[in-house]
Amino acid sequence: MHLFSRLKADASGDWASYVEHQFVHELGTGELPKSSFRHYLVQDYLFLIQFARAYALGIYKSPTPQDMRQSLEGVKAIMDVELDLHLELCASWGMSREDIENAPEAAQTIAYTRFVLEAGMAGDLLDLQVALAPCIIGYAEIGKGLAEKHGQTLDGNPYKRWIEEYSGSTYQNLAAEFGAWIDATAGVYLTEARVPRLRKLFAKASQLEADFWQMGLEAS
Ligand SMILES: Cc1ncc(C[n+]2csc(CCO)c2C)c(N)n1
Repeated sequence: MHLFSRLKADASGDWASYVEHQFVHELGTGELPKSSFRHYLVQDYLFLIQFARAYALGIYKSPTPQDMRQSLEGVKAIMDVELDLHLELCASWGMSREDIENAPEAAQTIAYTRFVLEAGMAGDLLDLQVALAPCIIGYAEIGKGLAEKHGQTLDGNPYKRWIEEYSGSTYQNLAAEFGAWIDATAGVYLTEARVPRLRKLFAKASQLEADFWQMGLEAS
C-alpha cells in the first residue's frame, strides 16, 4: 500500500473531520458566510508564506538533487503563482495586498505552520513530507469531492472559483505528483520503526487542518 493511503487509513477519524468539515460542506452548497471565507482567505495567504518556507526547508533536507528540485518547484509554485492567485481572489473579495500582508497571523495559522516547520527541522525529508501531505493531498480530495457532488449546481455559488481551482487538473496533478514523491522517499527512508511517529505527524496535521476550517467558521 502507498504510504499516504496507509497513513490516511490509520488516521481515518481525524481525516474525516478535516475533509468532511462543515466549512467544506458549506463551500459546496454556497451557504458559507462570506465573512468566514474572507477570514479564511487572508489567513490562507499568511499560511502559504510559511508553507513556502517549509518547501525551502525541504531543499535543505533533500538527500538528492532530484529531491532538491522537487522542493524548489514547490517554493516557486507558491512564490510565483499561488500567492498572486490568492491576491487576485482576495481582490475580488474586496481585500487589498496591504489588508492581507498587515493582517496578524491567527493562533490556528501559527499552530499549523510552525508545527510543519518543526516536524521538518527535527526530522528528515520524509517527516517533512508526511507533515505536508494532508494539506496538499487533502485539498485535492476536497476539491474533487465538491466538484463531483455540486459540479452541476455551481453557477451562482460564490465559491465556484475556489472549487474549480482545487478540482482542476493542474492542482489534481500537483497533488498526485506529491503522492508519488512521498512514495519515492519512503522507498529510501521508511522502516517499520518509523511508522508510529509518522502516524502521529499525519494525524496532527489533519487535526490542524480541521482547526483551520473551524477558525473560518467561527469568524462569521
Ligand atoms: C490551510 C491550507 N491547507 C492546504 C492548502 C492547499 N495548498 C497547500 S500548498 C499549496 C500550494 C501548491 O503547492 C496549496 C494550494 C491551502 N491553500 N491552505
